[in-house]
Amino acid sequence: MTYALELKNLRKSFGRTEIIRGVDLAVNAGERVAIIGPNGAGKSTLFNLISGRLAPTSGEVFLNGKRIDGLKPFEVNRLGLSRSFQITNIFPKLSVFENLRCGVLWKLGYRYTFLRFLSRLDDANERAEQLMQQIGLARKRDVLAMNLTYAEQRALEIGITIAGGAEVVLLDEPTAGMSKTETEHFTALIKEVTVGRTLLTVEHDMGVVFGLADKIAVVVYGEVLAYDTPEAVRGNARVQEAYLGSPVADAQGAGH
Ligand SMILES: Nc1ncnc2c1ncn2[C@@H]1O[C@H](COP(=O)(O)OP(=O)(O)OP(=O)(O)O)[C@@H](O)[C@H]1O
Repeated sequence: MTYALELKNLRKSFGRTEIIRGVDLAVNAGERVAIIGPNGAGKSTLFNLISGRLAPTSGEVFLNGKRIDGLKPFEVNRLGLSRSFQITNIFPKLSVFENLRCGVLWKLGYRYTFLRFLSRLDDANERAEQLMQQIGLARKRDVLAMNLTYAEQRALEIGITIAGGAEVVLLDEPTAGMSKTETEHFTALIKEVTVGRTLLTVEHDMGVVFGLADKIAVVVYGEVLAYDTPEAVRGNARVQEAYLGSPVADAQGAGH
């Protein structure tokens, strides 16, 4: 069976310290997986290893059965994995529509010769319009990205992340810094725009985790302590001991 994403005995050391210590993870196409764990557990490092920002010390990463560890981020992206870099993907002085169109065109740009590229511009406009509706920013079509609210910028960021048609999407703390209402709205939006895609998200807000994820991977000290459905993870004694029942997790809302 081919997984959308598969990590095999992945390891990463910084100097003499091993931060990722033999991670195995297999994600089916169309699944939404939340990666949770205490601060410093290695969640961001794991994302960096998957997206090509870091090369593993050893082990393998497969995207749709194709080995991708050691590839550059743009190469991994071309193979169908897109990662949101929070608001840094946004061009502040371009409008919402133009930002989305850039996301679509970027993908077309490498796929086609210049003449074909020009002939596909109409398609790109249409796709950008669709995305704009999907992320709920149609009313802000011509507003410059820098003039959007923070939550709107995050929605735009997600739109840009999926604009190229990536099948596997990585979102790093998508609801960080949002109010409760914004978070609820945004969780629904992520659910909607990732239908038919595979999602990996690092998330501290347990309301979002349990509302969004089909499976949860609990990472503690660079290892996957549990990888299961939300119900099973919630009932896992080792997880409760190591994370969910901890004062840190309580402070982050794990009990909700
Ligand atoms: N480039 C690096 N060089 C050295 N150490 C690093 C580097 N990147 C991360 N680390 C260390 O690796 C450990 C894991 O960091 P990482 O950011 O992956 O954790 P995290 O689970 O994402 O934490 P948080 O929830 O706080 O974002 C930390 O101890 C961190 O200091």
